[in-house]
Amino acid sequence: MAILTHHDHQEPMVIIVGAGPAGLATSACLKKFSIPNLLLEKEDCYSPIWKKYTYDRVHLHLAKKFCQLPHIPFPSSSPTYIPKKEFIQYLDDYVSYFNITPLYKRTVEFAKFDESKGKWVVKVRNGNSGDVDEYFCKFLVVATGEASYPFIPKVPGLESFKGKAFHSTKFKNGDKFRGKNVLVVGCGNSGMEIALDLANYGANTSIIVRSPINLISREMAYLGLMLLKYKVAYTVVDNIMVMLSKIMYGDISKYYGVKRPEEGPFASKIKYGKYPVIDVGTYQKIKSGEIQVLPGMRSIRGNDVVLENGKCHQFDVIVFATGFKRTTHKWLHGDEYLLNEDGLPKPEFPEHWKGKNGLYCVGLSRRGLYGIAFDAQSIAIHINSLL
Ligand SMILES: Cc1cc2nc3c(=O)[nH]c(=O)nc-3n(C[C@H](O)[C@H](O)[C@H](O)COP(=O)(O)OP(=O)(O)OC[C@H]3O[C@@H](n4cnc5c(N)ncnc54)[C@H](O)[C@@H]3O)c2cc1C
Ligand SMILES: NC(=O)C1=CN([C@@H]2O[C@H](COP(=O)(O)OP(=O)(O)OC[C@H]3O[C@@H](n4cnc5c(N)ncnc54)[C@H](OP(=O)(O)O)[C@@H]3O)[C@@H](O)[C@H]2O)C=CC1
Ligand SMILES: O=C(O)C(=O)Cc1c[nH]c2ccccc12
Repeated sequence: MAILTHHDHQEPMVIIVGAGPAGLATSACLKKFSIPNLLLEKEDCYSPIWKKYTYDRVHLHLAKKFCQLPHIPFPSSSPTYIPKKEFIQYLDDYVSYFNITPLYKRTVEFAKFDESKGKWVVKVRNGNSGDVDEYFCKFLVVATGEASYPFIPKVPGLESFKGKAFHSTKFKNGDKFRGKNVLVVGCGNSGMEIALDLANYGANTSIIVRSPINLISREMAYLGLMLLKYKVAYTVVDNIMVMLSKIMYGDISKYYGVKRPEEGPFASKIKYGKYPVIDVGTYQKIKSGEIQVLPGMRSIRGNDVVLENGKCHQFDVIVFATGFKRTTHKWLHGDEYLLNEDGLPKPEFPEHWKGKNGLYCVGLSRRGLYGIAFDAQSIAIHINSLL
């Protein structure tokens, strides 16, 4: 049963919801100004996405200089594209350097600005006791991530599937799937790389590609981000990206069954929130036929998966690399300015991080870790200017 309890620590200056890289960076930036803040995390560790919910072979797909959190660079000895283990080590070092101590198993279930008090009321489920604790704060920072709630589409007949079906956050590596018929649904960065891993481990791998994709390499992403950094317009950058992509990958519709979208990689990201796919080897395996590309999925019956083209294939395993949703609208009330129904900022970059009544968001502008560093610093500077 929900019981309201009261503790001494219940009125920090700032509450940060979520202890992923965004929450950690914001806490560090506030600490630099000696502004007291409290981090609330629903899981039992910080940055669970990196510690618990990504596959083994993942590397940061952007070069390390675009992935640094504020105040602490990556060691010069580390590789340009940081492997998961090293990124976790970096986060561990970051947390101990700034002495960041989130409260774990704390799910924020309600937040609303109380006009009469001039403060935010935040209700938090304590996963240890089951109690709901009430907190008050002057400033509230939403750092719950673009990718915190795994999304699996409602496919007719999914419940009848005889094999194993799970979300990409549960995939570690292809070891268990050697010789199995595995279907990867979704061709974002997760789906593409999981398909590659499965093929490397000798699974009979298929991937569903249902809409146009912007395919780029790590080097192209690097070039693109450098040009953007030096204020080249993204339309120009996109033209360069598309030209290079055509040279490098040719007519992708031959292999992927889909065309390039009308927009280039950065326009797609801005307009539809769709990240470009950074190829790390999947393209070659698709080209060679080791990975089979299939169209959208219509329904499932037993082990049979029926596709949009009417054809039917049998699978032992389905990995849903179908992305994530946000659920901020379920707990954040009375905000009509900052976040939309999908939990993403309404104001355009670079105004996207600042709401009304002391509300902020960090890491929701579809700019990866680079965006997180920008938002966290902007928020800390702004809060400091108000004190
Ligand atoms: C596989 C993968 C690879 C990536 N690679 C890169 C890369 O190379 N470069 C790059 O720039 N970006 C990359 N990203 C983007 C990714 O967004 C960042 O790496 C980063 O994890 C985002 O940090 P975040 O803190 O915004 O979100 P998250 O890491 O998702 O953290 C949000 C936190 O909020 C918590 N939370 C959510 N709701 C509540 C609630 N109601 N109450 C309390 N806590 C809550 C969650 O449990 C979570 O810990 C990658 C993402 C993935 C999934
Ligand atoms: N190495 C790295 O650094 C990596 C980075 N990432 C990042 O993590 C974030 C999340 O990526 P990811 O997990 O790939 O999620 P995304 O949201 O990027 O991709 C989801 C994919 O699933 C497809 N999809 C959704 N529903 C269906 C359906 N019903 N049928 C068929 N396909 C469907 C989408 O296609 P459609 O467009 O048609 O809806 C899309 O291709 C991104 O920021 C990404 O860049 C992820 C993995 C690795
Ligand atoms: O800084 C930007 O505008 C970015 O888009 C950064 C970024 C995060 N994830 C990506 C994946 C592909 C290309 C760019 C990015």
